[in-house]
Amino acid sequence: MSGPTAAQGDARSLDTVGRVLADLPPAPAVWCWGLRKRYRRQVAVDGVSFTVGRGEVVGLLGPNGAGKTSVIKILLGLVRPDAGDVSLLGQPAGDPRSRTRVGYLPELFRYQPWLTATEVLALHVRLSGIAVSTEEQRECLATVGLADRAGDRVGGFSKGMQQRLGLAVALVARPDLVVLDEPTSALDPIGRADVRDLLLSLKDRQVAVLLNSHLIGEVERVCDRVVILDKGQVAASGTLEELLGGHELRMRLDGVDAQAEARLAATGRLTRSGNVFTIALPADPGAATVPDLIADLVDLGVRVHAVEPARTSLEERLLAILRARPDEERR
Ligand SMILES: Nc1ncnc2c1ncn2[C@@H]1O[C@H](COP(=O)(O)OP(=O)(O)OP(=O)(O)O)[C@@H](O)[C@H]1O
Repeated sequence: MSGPTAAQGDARSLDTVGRVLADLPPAPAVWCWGLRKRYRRQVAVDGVSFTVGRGEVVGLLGPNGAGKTSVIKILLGLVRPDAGDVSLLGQPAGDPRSRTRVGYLPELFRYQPWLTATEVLALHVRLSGIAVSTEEQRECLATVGLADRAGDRVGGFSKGMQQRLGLAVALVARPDLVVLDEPTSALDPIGRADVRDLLLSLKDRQVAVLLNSHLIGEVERVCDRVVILDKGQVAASGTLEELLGGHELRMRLDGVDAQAEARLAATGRLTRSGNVFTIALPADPGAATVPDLIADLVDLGVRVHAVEPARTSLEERLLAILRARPDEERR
């Protein structure tokens, strides 16, 4: 019996390569490495590298002028970096194949004032080249709270309403990655809460999000991971758990004698301020740790007035990271 011909062998190996590639996890939504950008004498981005996984929500934080918008513009192919590489959804930045799958809300948004909200959205659907039914477009306007103003000209919109329209533009073509540069800067508290819900629904649908926001509480509530930029560099990055550390337990107690204090200290690192005792809980405290502790304290005659979970806020951590950076690391 004769073996496979060379052509059959080649076809089989191509088949195997195809299967191996199909089994590989998809490329990250954002991958960037060694990004640098200088505007005349001003270094805006100084060696920035990070990734956003598929379906991951990543917050980009940092003080004014840290380089957040510059990084976003480089990622989207709107600014040419002096050095570094970018790939979006597995394609080089600026490649039309990835652009159609990316939604973007710029920091400074302005839409054609003579068009209605419906017309602006339809225009962006046409530009995206993705088929989105009129019904879906209408739903998208409703999602951002503009159902009642769909037929009104954008020229008469408030800033917050224009920002809502910008969100609709970013979301309408069913993107796999959404980049939002300060999406709530013009929104009232209800609008901010709406955006928070919107981000959570994107997360449920496995849409990756890169979110630049000064509203740290917002970032803390919705983001899986955070990248902190300072003076054009990544000052810190990680999951909230990694950046904020473990959980703490704060208790207001009376009648704590030496024995009770030893019991408290046996649970985790103990600090005391008057009658407020704070314990840094171990990384993975068992479900019984806190109830057992309280039961033992009561047995020891301690009066327990309050027990509440506590954790360093992202805002406190961000300030600590930025203040701890030595000047030589800052350009
Ligand atoms: N087109 C430009 N020409 C000159 N300098 C620029 C330009 N764009 C940004 N810069 C400078 O680059 C640095 C980073 O700016 P960038 O807008 O990226 O910061 P940011 O972190 O987004 O700030 P903010 O939080 O205030 O929006 C700043 O010093 C800024 O002045």
